[in-house]
Amino acid sequence: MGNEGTATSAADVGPVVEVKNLRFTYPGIDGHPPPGSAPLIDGFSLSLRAGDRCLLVGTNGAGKTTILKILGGKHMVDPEMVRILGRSAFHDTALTSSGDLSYLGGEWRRDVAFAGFGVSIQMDISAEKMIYGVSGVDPQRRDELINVLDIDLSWRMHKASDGQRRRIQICMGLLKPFKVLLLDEITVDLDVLARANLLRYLSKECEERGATIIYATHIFDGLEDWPTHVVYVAHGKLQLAVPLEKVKEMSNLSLMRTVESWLRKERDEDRRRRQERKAIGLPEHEKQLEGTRVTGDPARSAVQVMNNGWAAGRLHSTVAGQENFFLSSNRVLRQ
Ligand SMILES: Nc1ncnc2c1ncn2[C@@H]1O[C@H](COP(=O)(O)OP(=O)(O)OP(=O)(O)O)[C@@H](O)[C@H]1O
Repeated sequence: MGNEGTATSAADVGPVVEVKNLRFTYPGIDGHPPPGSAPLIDGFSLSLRAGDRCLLVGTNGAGKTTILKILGGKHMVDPEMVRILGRSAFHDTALTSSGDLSYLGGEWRRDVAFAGFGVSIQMDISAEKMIYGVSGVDPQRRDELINVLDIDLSWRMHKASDGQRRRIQICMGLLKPFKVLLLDEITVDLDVLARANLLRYLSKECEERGATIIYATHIFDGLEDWPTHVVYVAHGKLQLAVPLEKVKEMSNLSLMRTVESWLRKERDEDRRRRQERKAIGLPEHEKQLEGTRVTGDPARSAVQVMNNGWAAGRLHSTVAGQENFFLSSNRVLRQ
């Protein structure tokens, strides 16, 4: 990640994931961001190299899923803002069709891409048929995944438990040897053993094949030494992007407790800000417009309507130690 050093055994061929000043607003019903809407993601920059395992943390609604979906090419942004393997995630559809870029999360919770169709995960079909239905797969890789996820090929999707179904989905999502994997909390239903085995397998993928993974989760069980980097996002803005060793230098607490302390600090700052707004007669919360945060004078910001995703100012996030940072008023973590 950046020049901070990475735990990769792969040849260093520059950034695999490069996000530069990402700015994004969800479109309204007319396909454009509502007039006066403030970007949901703003000034977000990130650079990851082959072998990096990045843990993406933040409160509910911070923007993690939105960021992962943008990186997965599911929302259009300016091609220069998001480069995956040097290509535009949204515009270069071969990135995902080849399996080089894989996104597991979101809608994927309800169905799974199967032979080119979205197949309901509840239909009467065997695990074997689902998994073997994916063509062009290395049989050895398939066997290893079936083993890692401890899948019984005779399971039938409509009768399987949530966790069993999830294992089949994860297996299918990992069959192609991805170069970049975006995981949006997919382990919720997994038992402790399945989750531990999966995390170990994913580490191996990064160490041996130089794959790059970004994983958004609220579950810290088994994650203490899993990531090589930690990225903290709040209100759509990057707060912190550092190697795990730096996080450990910053705090003696466990990873979960450290992240908890960041989120607590953020919440306290939010509360203080709301009280300040209330004290001067403003509504506690900024006005919402069709799911998009609205700030400032709508008439003035209307010029941004046709400019969805255009670059904002550069964000600098440098953190040397927990005692040295604070959440500034524009929520950028500074030294
Ligand atoms: N399709 C959409 N249209 C408009 N706003 C949306 C849409 N999807 C999400 N949002 C808003 O974007 C913000 C960020 O949502 P997002 O799902 O990215 O957060 P998150 O960090 O993944 O949260 P969680 O931890 O709860 O999964 C939220 O305020 C949400 O209401």
